[in-house]
Order: sequence, then structure tokens, then C-alpha cells
Amino acid sequence: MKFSANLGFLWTDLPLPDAVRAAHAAGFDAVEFHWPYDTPAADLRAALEETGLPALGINTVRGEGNGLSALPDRVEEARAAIDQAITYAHEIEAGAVHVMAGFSEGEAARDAFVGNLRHACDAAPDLTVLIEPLNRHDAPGYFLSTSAQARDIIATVDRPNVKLMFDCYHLQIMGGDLTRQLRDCLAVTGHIQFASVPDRGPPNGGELSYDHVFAEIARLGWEAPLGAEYKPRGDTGATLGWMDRYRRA
Ligand SMILES: O=C(O)C(=O)[C@@H](O)CO
Ligand SMILES: [Mg+2]
Repeated sequence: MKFSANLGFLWTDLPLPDAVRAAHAAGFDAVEFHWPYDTPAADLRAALEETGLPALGINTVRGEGNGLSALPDRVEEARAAIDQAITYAHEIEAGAVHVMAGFSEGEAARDAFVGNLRHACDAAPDLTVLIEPLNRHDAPGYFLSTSAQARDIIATVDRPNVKLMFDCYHLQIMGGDLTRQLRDCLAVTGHIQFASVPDRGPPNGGELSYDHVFAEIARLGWEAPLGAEYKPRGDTGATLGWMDRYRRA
């Protein structure tokens, strides 16, 4: 199996270019970012080129919530955030932009989200545009919280480059039955992330068996790196015992 280091959570004690180098030294196959915008893209790109690690994706800015794209009265700002993410993604040659919806609900929110996602897909046909359900305990009121809702939005957007960010952590909390959710969603999935449940730590404890989940992902034929998006709570390097084990599997 291949793994991507999510540098929004791993090695947060280091400047991002050094975090890329640390991920490379630790044996990761790729990296992904949350909000890298304070780091000049040229510095990040230099670290990516130096290590040879591909950048899988970045998020649109949060605004004062968890994004803007499902806020009906903020469409102009949402599109500016999308354009900013696309520009930055191109500068570091990242493959995806995660368009964050924000806290809202209802038909007008859905229409705004669909319109903004079409804008993103059409503005950057070379990128994957990701949407991610977040669990309702960590992100109460976030527009998108289930994989069924995400699949419905993806069908409505109706663009080849809009995909689901399947975060095992969030989707285990939102209903579980993760093996079935994986099977049902794989055709529209653009990236998979993981962490233990419920504490969002490394994938070797808690209520969810990653021995089973990773084996199922491999059995379904998924070969792209899986995003390690967990909170190390201390030295990241000391939490990586799981990687060798699953890499050998
Ligand atoms: O929280 C997550 O899970 C993410 O993947 C972030 O990118 C969005 O908050
Ligand atoms: Mg995630």
C-alpha cells in the first residue's frame, strides 16, 4: 500500500517545506496539505522537486468557518477562494483541490454549492475537485456530512472531475458500515484518508480495524496513496510504526 502524509496534521512543528522533507525521509509516497497559503508556493515546489514527492491536494480557505462554497450569499468570495486554490495547486503541481462547503443547510445552500463546484470543475479540468463529508460531532452544522449526500451532489454537479474525498474517520462516525460505504462510493472517490476512531490518532487502535479496511481497499483495486490524516499528539516520527506493517501487507 502507498501512503500520503497529510501535513495539516503531521509534522506541524516544522515549516511546510521541511515537513515535506520529513515525510520523504520517513518513507511516505506523497504529501497533501490543508491550507498552505502562508508558504510561498515556490518554496513548497522546491521541496517537492527536491524529494520527488507528488502533492495530492490542498483545501480552499476556511474563511471564518469551514469554507464558503455552500453559503448562498457569499458566492463571489467562494469563487475567489476556489480560484486562489486552483492557482496555488497549479504552482505546486498538486492534483486536487478540496472545495470546502461551510456551515449551512437547505436548498439555497445546495444550489450555491453545486454552482460553485461547477465553477471549480470548469475552471480547472486538469484538477480533481474534491468534496468531503465531515462528521457532525467535529463539525456540527457543516453542509456535507454523509457519503449519500456527497454522491447526490456529485451526480447533480455532473462533471467528470468532481469526486468524493472518502475520509474513513468521518464516515465511520457518520453511520459506519464502512466496507459497504467504500464499495458504494469507490467509483466516485478521488482520494481516501484515514485515522483511528474515535480519537483521530494513528490507524492502529480504536473501534475501526484498519487491517480489514486497508485489505478491502486493496481488494477493490485502489492503488493511489492513502492519506494519513491523524493527530499525532507529540513527535510525528514516533507514531509511524503502522506504516511498515501495512506497506508489507
Ligand atoms: O478534516 C478533514 O478531514 C479534512 O480532510 C480537512 O481537509 C478539512 O477540514
Ligand atoms: Mg479528511
